[in-house]
Amino acid sequence: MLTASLVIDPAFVVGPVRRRTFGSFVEHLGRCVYTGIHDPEHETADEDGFRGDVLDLVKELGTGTVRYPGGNFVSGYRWEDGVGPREQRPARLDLAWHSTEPNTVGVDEFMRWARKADVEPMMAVNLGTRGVQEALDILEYCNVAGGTHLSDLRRANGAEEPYGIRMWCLGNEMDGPWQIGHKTAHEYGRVAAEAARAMRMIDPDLELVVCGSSSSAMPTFGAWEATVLEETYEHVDYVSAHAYYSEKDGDLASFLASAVDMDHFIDSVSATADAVRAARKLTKRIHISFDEWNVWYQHRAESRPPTGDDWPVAPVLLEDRYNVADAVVVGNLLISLLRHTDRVHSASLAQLVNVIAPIMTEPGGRSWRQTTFHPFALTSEHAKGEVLQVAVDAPTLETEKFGEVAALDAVATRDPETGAVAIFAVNRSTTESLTLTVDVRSLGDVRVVGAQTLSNPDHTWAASADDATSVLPVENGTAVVSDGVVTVELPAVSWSVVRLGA
Ligand SMILES: O=[N+]([O-])c1ccc(O[C@@H]2O[C@@H](CO)[C@H](O)[C@H]2O)cc1
Repeated sequence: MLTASLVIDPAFVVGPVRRRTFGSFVEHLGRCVYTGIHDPEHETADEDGFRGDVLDLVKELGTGTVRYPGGNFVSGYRWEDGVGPREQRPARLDLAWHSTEPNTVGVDEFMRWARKADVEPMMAVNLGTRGVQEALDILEYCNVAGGTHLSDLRRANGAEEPYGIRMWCLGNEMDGPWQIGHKTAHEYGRVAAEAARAMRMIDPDLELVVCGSSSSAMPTFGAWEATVLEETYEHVDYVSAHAYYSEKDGDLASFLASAVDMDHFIDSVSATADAVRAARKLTKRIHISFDEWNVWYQHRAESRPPTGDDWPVAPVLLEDRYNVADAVVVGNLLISLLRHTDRVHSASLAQLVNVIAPIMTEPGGRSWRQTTFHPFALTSEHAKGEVLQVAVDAPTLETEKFGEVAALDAVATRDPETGAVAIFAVNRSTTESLTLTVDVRSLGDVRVVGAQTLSNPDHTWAASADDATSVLPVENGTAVVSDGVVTVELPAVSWSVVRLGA
């Protein structure tokens, strides 16, 4: 049995809990759009062909922003193909995923869906095969009220009011050799700066995201951010970060410590941005848009796109099935994102439906929640107000990948209006349960309002269409408060939330 302790004090605030931290991602990839969010034949489909069951799950998940339309897809995308009368829209080769894109869903449909899902859209422009002009064109189509060719085209297509999309990604993963139109940091930095400068001529208040690295393991990581930010610093607000984790070679201990890597990644990108800031004698800070993060088993066969003459529409791609350990890691990655709320102002779980997703569907059939759905939904529901710094005293565990790591990771939030506190905690031990004590004396008189834990003796249990409910977060009856100290038992390989209130 391990023991660990935390101290919480409402005086030590990191920053606000941001709804944008709970963003997600809809890409034209596999079955995310077609038979995922859009399935006109489905019994719950609405007048636009959107699945009502999926919309309900998206709301339950508590998603803040949704990034669209890619991902690797956007680097070959012609947005004009996806607007106007459906029967006139061309089918195109999607080179990123070796698929056929029917263009049944485009920006207007996505915006209708986003409104129904009550999420903020975050749009990406194509800086792979395209450039400044096309970025300006889609911005004009989306955000200009009317009286110009493209804004009037939007109105003719049924959207009288401009969409007012605030956040725009300047391309996607342009550092990756797999990217269509892949560029060197200097080439990309230049085109991103010019696209940003021109886009701000239409709307100076846009929030612009420049591409950072596709992963911290990229050989150009660090140097890429430095060069790109040297070119773009004064024109952009965010640099993106992308990270995917998976259990490799049965090394569960390292996998459970994935958030150590995310912490380091965020600190490294922040340091690089601040170095450019200092060298350029600027005061503005660049924030991080962690706009792709998740567990992703990239080496599995279903992550490989089709090949040869086969260019299917909406093939099964990247349909990872997540187990309990994956969900614990997802919960821990959210703890890392919250802990960095002063720097990470936006984040997107990649992705939302079917493709490395918390929500799964059968074409025309059932939908269900993966294990990873639960820590996301509970964190989104209960993280309110401000993120608090927590002082952690925990034993360490030895991992092959990260050396010694703390057995416990945690963060706390507090709503200054209601006094409600939520403590999110992960026990990373693969074998031992952990007794956590939390010093909450500074909070005054509080009681445990609720405590939920996601764990299972078999951490490889995964949800399926037939059984998505055998393992769910359950009430953790061990949580008690006495003399200003909360005590709770956290099983091995578990994620928990403990809620305190008056
Ligand atoms: O590290 N890698 O090898 C790697 C490879 C591909 C990759 O693609 C990203 O992930 C895809 C799935 O979300 C998105 O379409 C794309 O932006 C992200 C990372």
